[in-house]
Amino acid sequence: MADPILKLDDLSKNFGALPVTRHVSLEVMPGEIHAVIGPNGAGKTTLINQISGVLKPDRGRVLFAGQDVTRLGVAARARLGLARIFQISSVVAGFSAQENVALAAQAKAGSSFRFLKPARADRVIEEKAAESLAAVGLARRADVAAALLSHGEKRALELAMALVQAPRIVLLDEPMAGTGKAETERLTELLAGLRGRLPMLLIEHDMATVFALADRITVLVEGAVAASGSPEAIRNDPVVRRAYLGEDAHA
Ligand SMILES: Nc1ncnc2c1ncn2[C@@H]1O[C@H](COP(=O)(O)OP(=O)(O)OP(=O)(O)O)[C@@H](O)[C@H]1O
Repeated sequence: MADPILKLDDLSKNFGALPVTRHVSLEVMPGEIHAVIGPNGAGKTTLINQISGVLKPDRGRVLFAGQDVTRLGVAARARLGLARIFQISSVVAGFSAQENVALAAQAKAGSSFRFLKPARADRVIEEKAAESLAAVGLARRADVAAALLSHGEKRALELAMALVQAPRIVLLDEPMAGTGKAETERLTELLAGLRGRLPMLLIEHDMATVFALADRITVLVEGAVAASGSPEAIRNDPVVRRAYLGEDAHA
């Protein structure tokens, strides 16, 4: 069996006397979409902050592609290919969609194009940006200023900005927050189209999205893993239904 791309090993974190992450262990396999769900205050954001490097755990380890990254900061983890999107937008409103993606490509490329002539390097970046925009269905909106894109299109743009940097995993922090029904469906389809190619760790309150996308679901309750398994197993888990989905849940 393949090695996990991301592995959390006995992660624990307290805020003062309050334990917010309790001995959390989970794995994301290559190509897998792994959703983490749980009621408000369950510790999902705190967990994702420890994965991206914003917060350091009190104990336990974060392993990324086999490497212990527990002590690395956000930038170092991002350089290794750990991308986090949707919580903090890095879109420049006055730039076109294409320019935003080109900027992201350039940031990632850094000095790696230094052997190319500048004009050639620019062309490579423009090509990569156009490919990423096409991958999220924004090819025809390439020249539109980001400020003029719809909310859903902005989300797609942020995804394109992540994709152009060729991440090895994407952490999706409530991608559907603030999006309408039609946009949620379109974004869900977009993410489903990446299934198998790009592993994702998804935190999301919208259960329709979670059950449409996830290969595996981990349920956090009061900072601890209450259950983990296939969507089918989670849907039918009596403990989960009581603690989180609600007995009458039809998700
Ligand atoms: N910086 C902080 N200092 C102290 N307590 C915090 C801090 N951040 C979060 N908490 C507490 O930690 C617990 C977990 O919060 P967290 O935001 O991780 O939960 P969540 O599952 O993401 O919630 P939601 O679904 O509402 O976004 C909550 O009780 C919250 O009040």
